[in-house]
Amino acid sequence: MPKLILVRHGQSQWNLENRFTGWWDVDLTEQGEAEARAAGDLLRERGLLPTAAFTSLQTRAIKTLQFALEHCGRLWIPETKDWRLNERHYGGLTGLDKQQTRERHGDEQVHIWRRSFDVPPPDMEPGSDYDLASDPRYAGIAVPQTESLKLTIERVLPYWESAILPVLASGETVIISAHGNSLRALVKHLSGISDEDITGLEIPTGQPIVYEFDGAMTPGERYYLKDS
Ligand SMILES: O=C(O)[C@@H](CO)OP(=O)(O)O
Repeated sequence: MPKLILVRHGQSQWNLENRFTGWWDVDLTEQGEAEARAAGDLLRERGLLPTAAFTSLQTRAIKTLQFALEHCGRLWIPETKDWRLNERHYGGLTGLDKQQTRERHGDEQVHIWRRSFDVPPPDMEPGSDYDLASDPRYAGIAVPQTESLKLTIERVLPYWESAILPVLASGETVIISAHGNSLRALVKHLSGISDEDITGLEIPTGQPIVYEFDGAMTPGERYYLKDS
């Protein structure tokens, strides 16, 4: 039966610094690299070996995928990168310190921006330090000015349906290396989580999550590979 592995990238420099990141392209920390290698070791130990890979256009997810594949002996498998697996765009909060933003706007407002289903953070000002509109990797793509989880779902799910699901349905073992909120979008869909309950779902870095699909491509319960 087809199996899907989801991995959130290992700790990034801005996870460590507690800054809103979104589409900004920060690298993994040494701890993040170690988490990615450990994810690959776990895949190898459990004999869950990916045959096709998908990731975002962001360094932290791409490098996590590479470290994990290297550690399970699968660097050679086909790998597709797409912006639709990027982290949700953090708009005008990008680059700000999360704690300072709480002190300025209050815990409740920051929680709404971070975890509500459909309230996006304020827009990013065009031409601001973190504006990626002229980044060559996004040529031809309308880079958002901000995204809620709902808006993130609106680009993750069509990509899931059109690009990833057919590969999975053909019998491949698929690994997706992505981000906290692009993976929350996918898990919400696959596990049928309500708009209310999704606010409570956190996805840890570097911990492979597995779904096994039946013949009708209905996913079973998700589980953490370390617990299996
Ligand atoms: O900063 C971000 O882009 C994300 C993921 O690290 O943070 P949050 O936990 O607020 O979704």
